[in-house]
Amino acid sequence: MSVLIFAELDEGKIKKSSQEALFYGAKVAEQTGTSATAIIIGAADDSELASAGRFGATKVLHAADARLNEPNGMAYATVVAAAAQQESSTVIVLAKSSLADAMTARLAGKLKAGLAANVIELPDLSNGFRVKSSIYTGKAFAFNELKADIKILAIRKNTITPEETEATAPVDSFSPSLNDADFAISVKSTEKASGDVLLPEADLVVSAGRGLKGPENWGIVEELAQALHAATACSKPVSDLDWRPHAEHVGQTGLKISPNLYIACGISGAIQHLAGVNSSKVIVVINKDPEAPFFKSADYGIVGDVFDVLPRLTKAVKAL
Ligand SMILES: Cc1cc2nc3c(=O)[nH]c(=O)nc-3n(C[C@H](O)[C@H](O)[C@H](O)COP(=O)(O)OP(=O)(O)OC[C@H]3O[C@@H](n4cnc5c(N)ncnc54)[C@H](O)[C@@H]3O)c2cc1C
Repeated sequence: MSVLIFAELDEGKIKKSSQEALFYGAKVAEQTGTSATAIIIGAADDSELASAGRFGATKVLHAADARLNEPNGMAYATVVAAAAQQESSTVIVLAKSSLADAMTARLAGKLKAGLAANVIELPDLSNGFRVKSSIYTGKAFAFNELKADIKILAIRKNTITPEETEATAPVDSFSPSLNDADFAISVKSTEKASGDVLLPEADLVVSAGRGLKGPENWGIVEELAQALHAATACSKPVSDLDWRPHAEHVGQTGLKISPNLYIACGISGAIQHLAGVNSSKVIVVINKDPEAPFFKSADYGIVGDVFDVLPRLTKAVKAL
């Protein structure tokens, strides 16, 4: 018996959200008196694979078939299902991501498992197996009771803060049989957003809206983001107007993010925008209109002109 954690790679490195999943899985293993095994798919060096141990995995299965170097939800689901069967895993944990979204339902079908998505707390085992998840774009919670023998938990970013140790985990190679049907969908190319800090993974985000007046003014947003080592984001009209790339659009129809800090500059705070950002841990709003709806959702608010406030904030961050 074991808890199995799918640790997703990004350019050969375990993603930060997957480090959280590993730590979460190790905690579930502790709760259930089992061990935590990581399954890692694709090319990565030995030290990176073994580093899953730092977050609590006691063993790593590595599927290195070259066909798996391109992330593929169908084939990856087959690999994780095979690993779960080999390890007799009854709980499977993975961090929510676009790849995980393509895998979870397939995985649940293959293993006849119960699935809870957007999980935000460790399971409550006092009476069955209950997990709390976030629903309706963060406006409500659901308490899911999973009764199937095998349970799949897709955890939301920032559900748990991983603690690292010096431990490394032994790595076993894992080669399940894969057939053509597993590659019925193939990824031909991947276009990645550029920038030092990628938005879906970012802990800190500086976001701006129509209050910036035009794309020529984004320098002050980028300077603050650089000073904080944050990613940049924007409201929908800003990307619709081509002031910023669509990959930066957050909200109901864009990316849903949950960073530790979200700084909204010149964004009104329409409900469709909040739907993508209201699960951020701390929200700071900078708006010249004291009646802007965003202030109702803010932890900290600055009533002021972004063209005055942002350069001063950047200067203060640099001074720190
Ligand atoms: C079906 C649907 C889906 C949608 N999906 C999304 C979505 O995913 N994401 C999204 O963002 N929107 C979405 N929208 C649009 C949404 O309703 C809002 O229209 C949009 O979020 C407003 O963008 P904004 O705040 O940048 O612009 P505005 O509403 O124009 O607000 C600009 C803000 O900047 C402030 N401001 C102006 N000048 C300054 C200054 N110098 N200093 C400081 N503050 C200043 C103003 O006071 C104002 O509050 C959606 C709408 C619909 C109908």
